[in-house]
Amino acid sequence: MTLLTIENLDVDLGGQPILDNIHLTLGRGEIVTIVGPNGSGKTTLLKTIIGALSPAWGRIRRSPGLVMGYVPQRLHLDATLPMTVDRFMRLPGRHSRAGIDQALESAGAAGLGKLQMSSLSGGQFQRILLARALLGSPDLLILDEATQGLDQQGVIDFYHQLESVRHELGCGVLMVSHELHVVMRTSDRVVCLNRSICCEGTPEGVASSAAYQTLFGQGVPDALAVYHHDHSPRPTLQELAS
Ligand SMILES: Nc1ncnc2c1ncn2[C@@H]1O[C@H](COP(=O)(O)OP(=O)(O)OP(=O)(O)O)[C@@H](O)[C@H]1O
Repeated sequence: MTLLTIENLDVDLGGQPILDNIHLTLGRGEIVTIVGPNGSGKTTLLKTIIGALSPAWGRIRRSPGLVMGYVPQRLHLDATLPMTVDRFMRLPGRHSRAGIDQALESAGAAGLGKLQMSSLSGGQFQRILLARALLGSPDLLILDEATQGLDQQGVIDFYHQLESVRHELGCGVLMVSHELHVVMRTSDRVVCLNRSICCEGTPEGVASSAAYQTLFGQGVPDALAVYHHDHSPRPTLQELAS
């Protein structure tokens, strides 16, 4: 089932063209990752999809009643502000205790509810943001560099959590990431964006395309050669390094 169809999308910001002629579809159960250099328009595309920015041209069709969950690139909370995880999870309102517990569990954050937000590790914090985006059981989960600042094992663990969320909810996942090697292992489809889409397809297809290698170099096909996509068990850092 198609969740999202983007046709001929142009977006301008501050009078400048930022995105040019974007076409993209995303179906239920798919993990699609957008990669691209800094300033290539990735965040702009996500913000346009969630409706925070308006297209200059083209259209975005969302399946009727589509529920989206969004994990932003950054969220700064004042470290001096006392706020437990449970209270943070209640801020969007309308969600039952059972719904909050379910979201925390799905995000791999069960048992963190009584902790202060300011005491969380980077990986725990990102899981809480993921849990918050899962409130309301989204059909489409959208993440903007959700693993920024995590160490390599934290990144790997977070992506495996996403795979489990996709499996559990059957939702589509659209994310932006700079973690090219992990992206290439965990995505069903990769979209390479540089203001327009320069290539798109399976991780293997994109990694070996001339457009991708011009932007990112040729290291990723080597990484793919030593990794075979498997949902379990999780690869460890040692296995990845061997
Ligand atoms: N409000 C704005 N007004 C004008 N230009 C903007 C605005 N927001 C972003 N831009 C410009 O749009 C371009 C794309 O920005 P965007 O944040 O979408 O890129 P990105 O690919 O997500 O970058 P990064 O990887 O660094 O996060 C950049 O050149 C940025 O300076």
